Amino acid sequence: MQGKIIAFSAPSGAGKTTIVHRLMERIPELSFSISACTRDRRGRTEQNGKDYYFITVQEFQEKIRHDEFVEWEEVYEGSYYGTLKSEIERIWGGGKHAILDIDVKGGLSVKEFYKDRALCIFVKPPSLEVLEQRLKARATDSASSISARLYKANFELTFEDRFDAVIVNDDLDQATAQAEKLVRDFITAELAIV
Ligand SMILES: Nc1nc2c(ncn2[C@@H]2O[C@H](COP(=O)(O)OP(=O)(O)O)[C@@H](O)[C@H]2O)c(=O)[nH]1
Ligand SMILES: Nc1ncnc2c1ncn2[C@@H]1O[C@H](COP(=O)(O)OP(=O)(O)O)[C@@H](O)[C@H]1O
Repeated sequence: MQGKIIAFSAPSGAGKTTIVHRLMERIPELSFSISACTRDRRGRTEQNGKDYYFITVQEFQEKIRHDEFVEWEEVYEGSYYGTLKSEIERIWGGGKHAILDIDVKGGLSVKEFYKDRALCIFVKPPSLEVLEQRLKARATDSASSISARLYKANFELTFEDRFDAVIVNDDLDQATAQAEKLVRDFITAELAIV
């Protein structure tokens, strides 16, 4: 089996994490790519080595210097996130395809790095108003963090054309079904030999 990459990117709050979790339950060939990140762990809800590898900025910079990342971004001021090459190798070594939940720039970098071996999907909110409601309802971010995420969303929405596919996450069941079809078609397709 040749391992592949499926990356879901979206403005924060559009629903990519929710869709990725649902796909993981439905498609056993997928394994979640755990990113490295420097933000604080969210108390009771997150685990090191499951949601993220929580590391210091210094450790992160060390990994950049050693070329250990497929891609990395300072997603929010002072918070670095990155996909580790070792993580993708770990997943492929276990006979699975890697599924990624990363920001929009990260998704474009993954496409450039893995080319046809990657399927990069943009999850779009029905509108900015709905996005704001979802961020507020999720209740994981402060008012200033929500403003920063909405500001960034405006910019990120200009990149949707560069993705392999766009899914509008209005009705969650419909969006998940669309995503599931795209992923199943992609993982069963033969890769062209380059
Ligand atoms: N470029 C990049 N972005 C990442 C990576 N891991 C997570 N992200 C993104 O970083 C952003 C912030 O993630 P997080 O702090 O968990 O917040 P949330 O998505 O709003 O719950 C989200 O858009 C993630 O998709 C990564 O390895 N690379
Ligand atoms: N289609 C949907 N309709 C309504 N709420 C949704 C939908 N998809 C996701 N949500 C909710 O919106 C919030 C943001 O979703 P999340 O998956 O955390 O987004 P992201 O990972 O893109 O930041 C969560 O509270 C989630 O339960």
